[in-house]
Amino acid sequence: MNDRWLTVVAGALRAPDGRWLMHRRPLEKHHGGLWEFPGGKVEPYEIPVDSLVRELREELGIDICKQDCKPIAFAEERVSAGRPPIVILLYKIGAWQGVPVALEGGDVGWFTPKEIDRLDKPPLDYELVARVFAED
Ligand SMILES: Nc1nc2c([nH]c(=O)n2[C@@H]2O[C@H](COP(=O)(O)OP(=O)(O)OP(=O)(O)O)[C@@H](O)[C@H]2O)c(=O)[nH]1
Repeated sequence: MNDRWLTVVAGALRAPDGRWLMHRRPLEKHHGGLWEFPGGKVEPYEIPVDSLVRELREELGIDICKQDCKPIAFAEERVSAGRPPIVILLYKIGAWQGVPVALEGGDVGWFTPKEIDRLDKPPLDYELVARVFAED
């Protein structure tokens, strides 16, 4: 970790019916109101998968095991005016315990890949979605 770029981890949760979980960011935050994969910033003392476990517990109230987190895609900003560029690491989450709810504001919803295509998302999520759902 350094202050030149921001490492963000996010999880792709797929329900048995084929819908995926998306999180709508609180309006007052950066990218407010946009739909993204749930997650957050990697802290300097963490390895990424540990951040993912922590973030999904804090943000959604669910428990996941590191063994159930499979790296599936990453995307990166090349330039970002006034803020460090984001590098986002996306994991597919094979199993979780609990029912995801938006504990830190915003909203959550389960969507088909077609519905997710139509959601307003941060720029990097258009890339991630294209990669993840190409194999779905
Ligand atoms: N969690 C998540 N963040 C994303 C995605 N795509 C994307 O551009 N981002 C951006 O990455 C940054 C992550 O910051 P965050 O605010 O969610 O992280 P955090 O919960 O640790 O932050 P906080 O401590 O400020 O609440 C935001 O600018 C967010 O918009 C995504 O799919 N998931």
